[in-house]
Amino acid sequence: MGMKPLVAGNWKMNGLTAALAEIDRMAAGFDAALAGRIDLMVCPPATLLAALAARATGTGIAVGGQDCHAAASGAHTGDIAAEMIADAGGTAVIVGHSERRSDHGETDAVVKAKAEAALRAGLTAIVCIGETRAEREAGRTLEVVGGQLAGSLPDGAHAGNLVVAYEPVWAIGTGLTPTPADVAEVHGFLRGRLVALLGAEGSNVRILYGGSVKPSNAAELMAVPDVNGALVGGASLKAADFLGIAAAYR
Ligand SMILES: O=C(CO)COP(=O)(O)O
Repeated sequence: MGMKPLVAGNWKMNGLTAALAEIDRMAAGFDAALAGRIDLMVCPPATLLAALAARATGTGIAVGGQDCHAAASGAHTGDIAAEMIADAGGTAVIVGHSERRSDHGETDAVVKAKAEAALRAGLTAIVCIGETRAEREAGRTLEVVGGQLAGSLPDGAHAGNLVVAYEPVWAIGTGLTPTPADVAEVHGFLRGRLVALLGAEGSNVRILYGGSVKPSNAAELMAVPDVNGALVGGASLKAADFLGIAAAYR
């Protein structure tokens, strides 16, 4: 299929100014051979976005936001617009992360509106979906992620402006991961749904796996069919760990 995998780091609410130096260490390990095989991205907190984007210029490392408002501007205290992320040097934004869905009550309709804002601003939308432990134990995983996908996908999506991230909620920050067979089942299902929803474009949309990805399990997870990269939380904060994950593609 010739699709270039994406390894993206989500720093969540971590990182003060001193963390900017990690981008230099990441850049030092992101050599031409690796850059030829994968895209690498860091999504810092909004306070660091512009500084990190400036520091990443010329390294080949892309920078993204972690959330955006659906509107382009206006009276929305504390929020940031997709246009502001683009203005700060970002090229992508995560929307619908499970922590946004649970901490802020974001519904599929809200996530879809945010993803459409991302496209409006010229950003790539990284749309996150994933089941809870209770939903998995009830055998409802495919039903849940299928519903989230259909409800969250932005109008106007294509392989160049959409990335889907499958992040089982119970695997985030827990050290637990689904088996490769379980990941294959979900990613294969999502691929089929993407083709059904987007036509041929759906076969080229990257589907990332996220949830307790680390250097020791990255190769196994990234080898699963229809896994086109990773969305990494804790292990993206330190260059050595993040590059250790990227090394799954060497
Ligand atoms: O939520 C995640 C990335 O968005 C995954 O977080 P961890 O890698 O810390 O489990």
